[in-house]
Amino acid sequence: MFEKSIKAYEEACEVIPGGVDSPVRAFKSVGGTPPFIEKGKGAYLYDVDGNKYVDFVQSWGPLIFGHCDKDIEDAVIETTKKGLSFGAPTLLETQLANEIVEMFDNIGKVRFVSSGTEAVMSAIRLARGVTGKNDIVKFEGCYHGHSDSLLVQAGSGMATFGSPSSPGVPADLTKHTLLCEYNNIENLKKCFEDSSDIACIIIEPIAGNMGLVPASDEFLATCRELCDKNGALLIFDEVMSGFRASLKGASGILKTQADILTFGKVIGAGMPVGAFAASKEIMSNLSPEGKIYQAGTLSGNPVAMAAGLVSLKKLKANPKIYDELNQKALKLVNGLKKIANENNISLQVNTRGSMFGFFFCEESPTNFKEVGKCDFKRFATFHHEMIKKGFYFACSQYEAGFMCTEITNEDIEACLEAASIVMKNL
Ligand SMILES: Cc1ncc(COP(=O)(O)O)c(C=O)c1O
Ligand SMILES: N[C@H](C=O)CCC(=O)O
Repeated sequence: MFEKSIKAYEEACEVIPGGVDSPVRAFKSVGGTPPFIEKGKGAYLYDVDGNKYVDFVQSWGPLIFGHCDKDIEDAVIETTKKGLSFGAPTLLETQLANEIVEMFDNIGKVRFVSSGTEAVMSAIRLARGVTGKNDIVKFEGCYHGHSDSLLVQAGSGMATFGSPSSPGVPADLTKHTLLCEYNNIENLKKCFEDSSDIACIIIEPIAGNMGLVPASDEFLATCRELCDKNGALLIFDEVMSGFRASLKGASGILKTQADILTFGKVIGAGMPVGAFAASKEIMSNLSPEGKIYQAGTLSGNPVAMAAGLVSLKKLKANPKIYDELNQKALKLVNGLKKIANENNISLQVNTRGSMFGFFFCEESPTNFKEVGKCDFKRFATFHHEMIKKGFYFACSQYEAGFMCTEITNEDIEACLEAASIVMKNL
């Protein structure tokens, strides 16, 4: 059933390292080889062997309206006809910036880049430039893209491959990255006692790169308090949770607010995009207004802006989408938990808006180490058996899952029916 994909993978491995352009795609965490995708439509993916899957990954988050949404597709086609890139300002950038800025009280300006990695890297440079300090606080299991100073005990693919810090990154470049345990208040306080040179805390307030592990309100309040007391800035990395956890992302459902927000994924609706945003005062330090340099040939690319603009307008026009997506996410994970229990399997589940996660373990993990104790073998078997039955989940327990508007209750019921067969032999 996967012959063409296996052949495609072998051929890809000859010319692309590991056959993939981003390591998590290679299925190393669960074993086997990945299906090669031919096309997507709505809730579904179709591979080169003609297999059809309900897609619970949705390109790792960007496609909240599923594949080939007609409005987004039309906007992309129309914009493409006018030219792919100009390296000069367009109205679309201001329009998308306005859509974002008007939603957040703590944001006055936004700058667009081409990926989440770039957004975070630039946000950190901004924080360092504004505070005049060097150290950054990062949490184990949070993933903020693949820039050098953030590849320290990172989640997502870094965790999957058991190489929490990458060769090729000189120690000199990570010596200013102070590592703390997620949700550990004492550890964080100690970090601020030990360094008076902290420029910022960067955190996924709803971590989605060690499975789905939310930060506690108390922990986030401590992040805020310590930043305020010590002249540091708080960065919420909302590349994944932005416009996913709620219309206003994690910021919309949490009591604590950050100084700088980073975005990606949903704001590009599947096109390569990222953004970082803060108050007008903070953002005025960026070149050409200020001295902190940041740039990009394709930044604010018109096709990506057009896709993001339609996506955000649709979300704003129908904010109840988030409740509906959360209901579907709950139906899925609660259904899985019930089936697991019936088969004497411990399964822990989480949802936040359209994001979800499940762990094969006894207690709900609150940090990276606890996630590491889950039953990865069982997850791998579950994953493979579900793929064979036409349900495409993220290929690692260190990844979150994503609901889209096109996945129906019937799709979820079919998934649970398949899971009830799979879990009998897990
Ligand atoms: C929270 C978070 N930050 C940053 C990134 C990096 O984004 P990108 O892969 O677009 O560079 C990701 C995803 O990869 C992410 O999930
Ligand atoms: N967890 C990552 C992003 O959120 C997965 C995407 C990738 O790195 O390819």
